[in-house]
Formats: sequence, structure tokens, C-alpha cells
Amino acid sequence: MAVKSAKMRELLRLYFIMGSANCSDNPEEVLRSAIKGGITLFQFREKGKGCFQGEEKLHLAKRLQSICRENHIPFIVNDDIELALEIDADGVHIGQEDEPASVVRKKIGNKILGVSAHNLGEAKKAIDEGADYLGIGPIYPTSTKEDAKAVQGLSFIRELKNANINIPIVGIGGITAENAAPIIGTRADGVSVITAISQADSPEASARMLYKAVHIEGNKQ
Ligand SMILES: Nc1nc(C(F)(F)F)ncc1COP(=O)(O)OP(=O)(O)O
Ligand SMILES: [Mg+2]
Repeated sequence: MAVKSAKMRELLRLYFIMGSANCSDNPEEVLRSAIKGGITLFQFREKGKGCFQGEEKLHLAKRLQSICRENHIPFIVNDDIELALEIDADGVHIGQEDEPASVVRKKIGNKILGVSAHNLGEAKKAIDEGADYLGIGPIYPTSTKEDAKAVQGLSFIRELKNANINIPIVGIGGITAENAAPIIGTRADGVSVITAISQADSPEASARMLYKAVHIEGNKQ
């Protein structure tokens, strides 16, 4: 587990999350561009108005997964455990409204398991049930997730660190190159981003700026 945790921290550095609904351009081109810009992990999150279902969702997942495989970027699936197992994804991400982490861990074996947590109780439960990392947020206001919980800033990350919770942590919610550094300053392991990359004129340039922001701050730790 220890090796996995160190590797997990590296993977979380710049975690791009995207589905077709988040892209103004072709999702495959957006992903290729984001990979060129230095993303370290990818999550397929096919959700929201007009998102694909069934066969179309499966085919898009496979196309994006093959782009990640060509570039040695692990491919994580949001919510849809059955899809993740069907395409042998590298891991899944679940929230508090999804299946319990303990049930998902049994289904996915040794794949990466990410869990969203909004308070200490949820964090401890996720850790006890085998989570490999926690998604913490929304750090800043976000328009991407319609049912997002209250904006929490950096307070919950600080609370976790003060409670000596050492599981790998990634911040999420409204993150841009301009506001990413303070998240790393709280000793979170990385930032996850949807719109700032998926809607950028150049996803590559946006990812590169984000990577620099987290890298510079990370070197100060
Ligand atoms: N998808 C996510 N990915 C992360 C990650 F840690 F990966 F950055 N953190 C949080 C979420 C939010 O997960 P959830 O609360 O289930 O909502 P949704 O299914 O709408 O995304
Ligand atoms: Mg979810």
C-alpha cells in the first residue's frame, strides 16, 4: 500500500476530469491537448445535460481510454463501476450518493478507488473502507456540478491535515491556474480541474499553466 500511496500522490498532481458535456470541441482532441500540457491523471465523468448513455458512452470511454493508454496516463471512471470493470479501467471515483466504498472495493479488487468526502466522518469512513485518495471540495464556486455542496475553501483540507489524516488528497471545484497554488500550500497532493482545461482555447496551454502553478508551489513544501 505504501508504494501505491506515494505513486498516488504523484498521479494526483494535475487530475483532469471531463465528459462530452464539458467540451466545446471534440473530447478526444481536448484530451490529447490536455495530455500534451502535462496532466498526470484522467477521469471520465460523462454526466450532465446531453451526456452520452449506453453504447455511445461505452464507445467514447474506450476512445478516451486508448488515448490515455498511448500516453501512460491512468484512466479513472466516475460513478459507473460496471463500465469501469467492462473496459478494465485503472480505477473509479465515487461520491457519497454512489455505492458504499466497501462494496465498490470488493468489486474492483486492486484498482484505484477515489472517494469524495466533505467532513471528517466521511473521510475516516472512506479510509476504513479502502479508499486510495480523497476528493475534497468544492474549494471554490463551481458551475460544473449542479448539485455541488457548499463551497468550503481550504478549511476542510486544513482540518484533515490537523487531524493527521495522511491519505492522498486532491482538491476540486472552480480551480484555475490563478487560484491553484494555495491548495498545494495546504499540503494537498494535487488539484483536479474540469472547465479551466476542457473549455480553454488551448487545453494544452491551460494544463501547462496549471502544472507550473502546482509544481512551483509544491517545490516550496
Ligand atoms: N467526480 C469527482 N472527482 C473528484 C476527484 F477527486 F477525482 F477529483 N472529486 C470529487 C468528485 C465529485 O464526485 P461526486 O460527489 O460523486 O459527484 P459527481 O459524481 O457529480 O462527480
Ligand atoms: Mg459521483
